[in-house]
Amino acid sequence: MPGPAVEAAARGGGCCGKTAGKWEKTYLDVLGICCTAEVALVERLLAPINGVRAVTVVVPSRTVIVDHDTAAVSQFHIVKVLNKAGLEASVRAYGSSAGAPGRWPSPFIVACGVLLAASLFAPLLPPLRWLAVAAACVGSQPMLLRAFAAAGKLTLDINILMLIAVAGAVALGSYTEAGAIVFLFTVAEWLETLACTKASAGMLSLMSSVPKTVVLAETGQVVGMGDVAVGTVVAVRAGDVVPVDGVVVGGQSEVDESSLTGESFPVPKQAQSEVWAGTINLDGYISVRTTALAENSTVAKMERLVEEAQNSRSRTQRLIDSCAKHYTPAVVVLAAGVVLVPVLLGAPDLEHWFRLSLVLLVSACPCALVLSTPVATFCALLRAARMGLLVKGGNVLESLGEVRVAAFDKTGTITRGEFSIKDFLVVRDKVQMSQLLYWVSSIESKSSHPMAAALVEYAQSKSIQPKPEDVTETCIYHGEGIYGAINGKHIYIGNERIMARSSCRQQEAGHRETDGLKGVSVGLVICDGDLVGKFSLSDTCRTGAAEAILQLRSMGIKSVMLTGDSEAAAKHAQEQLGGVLEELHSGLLPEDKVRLIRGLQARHGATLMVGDGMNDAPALAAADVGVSMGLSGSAAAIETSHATLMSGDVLRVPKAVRLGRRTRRTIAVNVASSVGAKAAVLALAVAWRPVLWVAVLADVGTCLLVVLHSMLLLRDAARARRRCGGASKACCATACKAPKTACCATASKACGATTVKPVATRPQPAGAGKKADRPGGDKHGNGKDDCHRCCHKQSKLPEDAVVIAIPVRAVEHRKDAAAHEKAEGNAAGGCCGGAPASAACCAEAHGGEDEVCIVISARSPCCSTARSRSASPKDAMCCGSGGKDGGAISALVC
Ligand SMILES: Nc1ncnc2c1ncn2[C@@H]1O[C@H](COP(=O)(O)OP(=O)(O)OP(=O)(O)O)[C@@H](O)[C@H]1O
Ligand SMILES: [Zn+2]
Repeated sequence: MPGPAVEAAARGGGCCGKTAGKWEKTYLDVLGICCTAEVALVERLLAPINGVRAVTVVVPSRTVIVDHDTAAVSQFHIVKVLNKAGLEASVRAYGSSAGAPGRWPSPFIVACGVLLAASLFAPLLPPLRWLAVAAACVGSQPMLLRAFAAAGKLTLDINILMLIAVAGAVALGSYTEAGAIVFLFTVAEWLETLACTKASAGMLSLMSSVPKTVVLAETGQVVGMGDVAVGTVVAVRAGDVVPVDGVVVGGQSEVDESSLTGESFPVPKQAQSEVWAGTINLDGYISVRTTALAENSTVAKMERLVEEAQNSRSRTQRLIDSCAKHYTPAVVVLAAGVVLVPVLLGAPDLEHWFRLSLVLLVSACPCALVLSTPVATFCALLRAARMGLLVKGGNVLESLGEVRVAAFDKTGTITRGEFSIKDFLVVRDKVQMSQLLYWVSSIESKSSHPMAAALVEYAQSKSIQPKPEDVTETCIYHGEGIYGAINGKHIYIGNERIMARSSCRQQEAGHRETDGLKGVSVGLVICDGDLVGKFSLSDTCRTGAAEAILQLRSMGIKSVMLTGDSEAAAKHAQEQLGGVLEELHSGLLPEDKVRLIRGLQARHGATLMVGDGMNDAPALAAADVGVSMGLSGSAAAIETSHATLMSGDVLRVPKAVRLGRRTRRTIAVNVASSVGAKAAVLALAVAWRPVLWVAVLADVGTCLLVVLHSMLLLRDAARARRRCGGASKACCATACKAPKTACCATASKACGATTVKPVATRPQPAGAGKKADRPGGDKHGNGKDDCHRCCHKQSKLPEDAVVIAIPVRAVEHRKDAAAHEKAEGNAAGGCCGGAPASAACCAEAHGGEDEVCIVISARSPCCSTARSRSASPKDAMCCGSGGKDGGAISALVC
């Protein structure tokens, strides 16, 4: 995370209000944090400082977040306090990865290892055994500092326990063992830090760094993020990160929203499109009117959520923490007893008891056990976030793994929520069509319901401009429709329920009135108690929906539909899905949805609810796991849900459940192995002989194992991403074989190529439909379409195709190609349509040079010709879309 605190510090830099006191959050990388013992230490060190309001310690990422008054206490003071205790703290630099601990072990560890190795030759030269003591002394330097600090704060931590063990070993004359303990402990700690750093580096890359300054569109002036008010128009050049949430007011471009949605294909933006801070403007200049302050941007909210998620402890974690609290003191008391009792009784083999006591002491640190849950949760949250699922806490992940039944809302979840009007009729010529459209569109402009958008668009297509300013009164009836007063008329628009509300005179006859309409969802318009219009709409299912439900079924999870829409619409959707849903419930009010969720919970157990609308918010809250859909889903749904899917890809629902299950398994294995290791060491010590270094190895070894095992959750994600989740296989297969040349952002990123290359598509023509830019929009919700976006000719691309980008000037027929491009009115974009200047693919595009992308495939005969360099125009396809002909080959290369 680029640390909002750092951002805040940057903002603070320009203002002089510092003396007035300003609360800021500072992110610190504290490498000395090993387990809960250090958490207490850090809190005891920082909490008493004047000006510190809150201290949060995130163990897995070794991060300390300090909320402090910059006037009363500086970042540097905080760092100093922590470093005095040997905690190796540093302020997280903007955009840097969490506390780079250095790839190499510290000189202390190296010296310790060398000395210890030399001491192993003691049988040949007895004085060499002293080198082992030297090794222990050198290696324990960093531990000493921390142990002192902990002792000063009356905290018993692992460093103290280890030092006692070392001293005990020296006292017993087992010098090599003393050296070995120190060496094992420090090496394991270093490895653990390396692992954790890797995990938290992922956290940082998750939130792409939002710029600290913006360029004002009008004046070109550069101002700090903090000074940007809502409504300011800022300039975003090609290749820049969008600095604010806002609406495009000028220009057009394609934006990579992968930092928010996890889907790395560009989304076309034109006037009126929404853009979000942290996304990358791939090509073209756009001006954006801000709709939120920097601290309220979606990415900032995401950061806060992830931060909170790390802090919110899951049930398992709370249980373990409360056990651990009693475990350490109990074992320490036991260890003391094991020494004292034999001494008092005058037992013969005192050394044995002393050793046993030391083994017990070393085992007193419940490190691995305490780490077993948070590290796994951390990695799982990170993986979830990378796939565009924002989970609000570890317990949500655990609940996800327990889900037995999934309830889906229809509109906007199973279907795209993008209605098209099938019929729009005036009833018995009571009013003029233009009048009706004017009323309906003006009133619907006030609603965020998906049907409203379709109605407004329909009116516009009939050259009727909605005038929301003419609407004097509105009221939204969830599950029914909308009421509005316009030009003195009282108008109700909605389903049959609204008829009753409007005391419509044709109530009885109403049913017949709606017959004969083509669409599946029927709407009525009632003016002053008289049915004046009716319309029908239809919506299509998201492409991944059926597959998602089938996947859930294969996992033993039943899927049901809960919709506010009509029975006909519910059945229509079920038909489109091939009948995969097990239950359909239609015509529901928000409270009905809650009742049904409660019923499902009672009948089947843990229930998952996926929804998007305001009408789903109560049901989302009532479910064990409520997942809201999409960035542009209703704010209420996002607020009340337990997790938010940042894109419209429903296939991520089963993925999320799988992740939840894996997290639970990982935690179970972690707990079992950490408890098992301790038990084995103690059993070995009691039954056979107490060996100190084995106890230390078991302690630090299981810690390391727990961390590495948890990180498998991340690694699989990486592998899955390389495979592009299977969803866009064809497209990625294309690119993965040639990561260096792939002309496709999706592919080059997913394949781990170093440069993100633009997708070879052209920005959509203006007015191509507002919905297309929704992250969950129709074109982007599913694998097939991903590919479609990725390479326009995907469907014609053979699986093994290789995409090569060549500047046109290197191509013989450059002029033809350029002329072709120009003819299509895309002089700047070149073949690659909208490529950022920075990207290799269209490096030349902005220099006025065009570029073409060639697709070569071994399988298709023409492509093998292409390989032999005697390709005819047919053999190679340009990735650029052909504008008007929607994805046709726009430039051909010989
Ligand atoms: N703004 C509106 N304009 C016209 N009809 C509306 C409007 N809002 C709601 N309705 C009517 O009320 C019905 C129920 O709406 P509601 O928002 O509860 O569910 P939905 O969004 O259609 O479906 P789902 O519950 O699957 O999301 C809609 O099907 C529609 O007929
Ligand atoms: Zn520990």
